This record gives sequence, structure tokens and C-alpha cells, in this order.
Amino acid sequence: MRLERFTPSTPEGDAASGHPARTLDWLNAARRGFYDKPLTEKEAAAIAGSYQADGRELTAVYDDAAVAPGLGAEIPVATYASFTRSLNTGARLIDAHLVTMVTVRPTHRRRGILSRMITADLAQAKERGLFVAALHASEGGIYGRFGFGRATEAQDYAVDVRGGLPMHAPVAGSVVQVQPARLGELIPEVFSRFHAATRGSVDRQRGYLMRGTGAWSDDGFEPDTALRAAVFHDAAGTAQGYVTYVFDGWDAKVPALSVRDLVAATAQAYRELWRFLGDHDLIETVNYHQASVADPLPWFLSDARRVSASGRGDRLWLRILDVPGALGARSYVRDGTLVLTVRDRLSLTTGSYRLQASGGVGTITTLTSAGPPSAEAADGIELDIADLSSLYLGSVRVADLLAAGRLAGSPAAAARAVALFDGPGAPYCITGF
Ligand SMILES: CC(=O)SCCNC(=O)CCNC(=O)[C@H](O)C(C)(C)COP(=O)(O)OP(=O)(O)OC[C@H]1O[C@@H](n2cnc3c(N)ncnc32)[C@H](O)[C@@H]1OP(=O)(O)O
Repeated sequence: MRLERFTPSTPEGDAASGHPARTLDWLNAARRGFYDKPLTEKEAAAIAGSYQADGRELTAVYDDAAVAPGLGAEIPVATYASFTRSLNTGARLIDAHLVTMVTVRPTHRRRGILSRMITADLAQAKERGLFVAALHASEGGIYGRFGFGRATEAQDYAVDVRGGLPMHAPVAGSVVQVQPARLGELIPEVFSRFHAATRGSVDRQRGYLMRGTGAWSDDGFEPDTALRAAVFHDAAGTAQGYVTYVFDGWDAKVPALSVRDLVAATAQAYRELWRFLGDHDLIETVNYHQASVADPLPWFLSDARRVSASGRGDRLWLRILDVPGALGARSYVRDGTLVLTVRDRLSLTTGSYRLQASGGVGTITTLTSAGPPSAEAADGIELDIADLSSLYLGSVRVADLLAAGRLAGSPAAAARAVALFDGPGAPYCITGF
């Protein structure tokens, strides 16, 4: 097996590697891995351009022993991509190493190819100085062993909008319908305000701009003529939110709209965009797939039962690569001191650390990174890096990790952990990658 890392390119750019279809072959191997149709050369060029803008790095694994009539040795048997985007820790934005497009051909599965790719990649990301890695998992049982923990959750809504959506609050600001193609400047502007204000948010890749403006369809790369859009302006005339959505068609079970994307920089913008969605005559249901688990919509409505929630599940998974760096980049509600002993199967963060929080700021001292735990560790907590990664943004409470047997420590140490890690609200991420 041969592993290559490269940046996406045009056939001319790839020619220097001796494999002019290198990017196209990688993209189609990844699509095969997710059971998608192969791309045309035009589509591949559009995606490669978008990936270049994202700064993605591609990993391919080749099987030089491939024999006819099987796929040729130039077609990757495994794909893996990574790029950097900021993550809101609740205190500030830090660079996160995003992992995506992981596939291994069925004929090559369970031979350790994913393990090899991810172990090398995470070690490199740590060497580059990144504190955390993140991904969205196709299955819940794969990534814990590599130190990833569930870090944000979301839920699906089906909202009954028959006769509109009566709300407690009076109408504020204004909503206008716009052509999606006119959203080019507004999408990044509104998202960046949402991102700066939302713990757990990850900055978005270029594909969001392409799909939000209708330049690409939801599942392809042709213009999306069915896409509709609306923008909310507050009383001062500032655009504070937008929604893109489609009509599900007259053949659907009930006449429905499906929200493709809804980004609101303020609670008022969120409320007024929902009021707008409810103002579509003939429509009975609005479907939404990225509601926060602490979503306020039911409280906005005169009748909260208009909202049916389902499909609650994990979205973002996080993996701390550098404990002092990551814990020093979040905030703490209370002052206190806690020693954490961290287990890490990949040995990237194994060790004991003293966390001292004062005035919201954490200072972390590495006590040991190899050998026996420090004497101070006896009075601390012990947990796996995947569970510390789940605690990091606040998606799980210390008591739940204790009850699950995933966190060990004396009652006094656990109480100190509660004081430091259990904060208000739920982290929220509306970026998929
Ligand atoms: C971030 C993303 O891109 S998520 C998308 C992931 N990709 C997919 O779901 C596409 C379809 N699946 C695949 O392509 C492959 O099965 C992959 C990528 C999930 C796994 O690749 P493989 O090369 O077979 O994994 P590898 O052999 O390295 O296994 C690593 C470990 O994960 C385990 N594992 C692998 N796949 C799974 C799975 N689907 N469920 C549970 N455990 C799994 C293995 O048993 C092994 O465990 P061990 O370390 O305890 O021995």
C-alpha cells in the first residue's frame, strides 16, 4: 500500500505527479465510497476549485498490487481529506483540524487503512500546533477509539404552519424575499456574526456559498432553480439573518417547505424568519434539520405543540490534540483547581495536567506526559481523551460521565470538575463538512 498526500488540482496541475487524473480519481473514489454517482470532468473541476479555496489536503492510499479486471492501481483504495477552519470554544475562535471524506474500498476494509491514515494525520495536525480536530461521523461506533467524542447535538423539526405561526412577540424588523444569487456577500457576513456568538460553531467551507446562492444544487453541481431565499433586517436596517428553502412539490404527502439553511445572528432574526416561513399559504408543514437541542422556537409560539421534534443526534465530534492549548482556550464559570489524568490510545495527550481557573481563564501545567502518574493525580479525575473532548464544549455533564463509569475520581474531585466544566446552555454547530 502506498499513501500520497496532495492538494486538489486541475489535470494540468496533476500532470507533474505523473498522474493527470489524480484529483478526479480521488474525488470519484470518495464518491464510490459513499455510493454516489461518478462526477463528470466539469463537475470535478468545480469541486476541485472549491476544495482549493478551502485549503483542503487530500490523502489517497493506492494498492500497487491491483490486478485486472479490478480497478486500476491509479484509483485510490482509500480517501481522506482535511482542512483548517475556526471553532468557537465559547471564549474565542481557535483553528480546528477538520477531517472529512474518509472512505476505504469494501475489498480493503478492516485491514487498518483508516487507522493508518488518521493516526498519521492527527499526529501531523498536533505537530502543526493545532489544539483540536473535528469531524462528522457516518456511524457512532468508529471514532471514539481515535479519541473523538460527541461534541454537539441537533434535532429535526416538523412545524405545523397551517393558518400561520401565531407568536407571543409582536412583529419586529422586516423580512424580504431575495434571489439566492444576491446572497453572495450577505451569507458570509451573517454567518460570521452567528459563528462569533455561538459556542460549538465551526466556520464554513466554500460549498455553503455555492449552495446558498443556488449556484450548486443540494445534491449536485448544476444551478438550483428551485431554491428560494429571504433575509431579515432589524429596525436599524442591518441584515441579521437569512433562510434558504425549497417547496417539496405537490406530490409530497402534505404541502411542505424544507429549510436548506437558516442562519440567524440574533434571537429576533431567528423568530422573524420562522414567522415568515409560517406565512406561506397552502403550506402545512415546514421541515428543519438543524435545530439546537436548546432551541427557543416552541417558546416563541402561542402553541408550542406546533413543533414536532425528532431525530435528535450527534453532529460535531471533537478530538483534543493538545490538552494545555485546548483547555487554555476555553472559559470557566468558576475559579478552582483540578488535576486531570488523561488516557489516550494514540498517545497524543496521555498525561496528568493541573488546571487552575481564575477569573474565567484557565492555566494548565503538564505534570507528567509519560511514566507513572504524578502524586497530585491521586486527588484528581481520570478519563479518556474522547470524554474530555465531549466535556470541552459542554455537550455532556460530569455527573453523566461519572454514572457511565467513564470518569473516575473521588466525590471531592468530581465536585471540582462539575464546578469547572458544567456550564450553562448547549453547544451548537450548523456546519457540516
Ligand atoms: C469523517 C468521515 O468522513 S465519516 C465517513 C466514514 N466513511 C464511511 O462510513 C464510508 C463507508 N465505510 C468505510 O469506508 C470504512 O469502513 C471505514 C472508513 C469506516 C473504516 O475503514 P477501515 O480501513 O476498514 O478501518 P480500520 O481497518 O482501520 O479499522 C479501525 C478500527 O475501527 C473499527 N471499525 C472500522 N469500521 C467500523 C465500523 N463501521 N463500525 C465500528 N467499528 C469500525 C475496526 O474494527 C478497527 O477497530 P480496532 O482499532 O479496535 O481494531
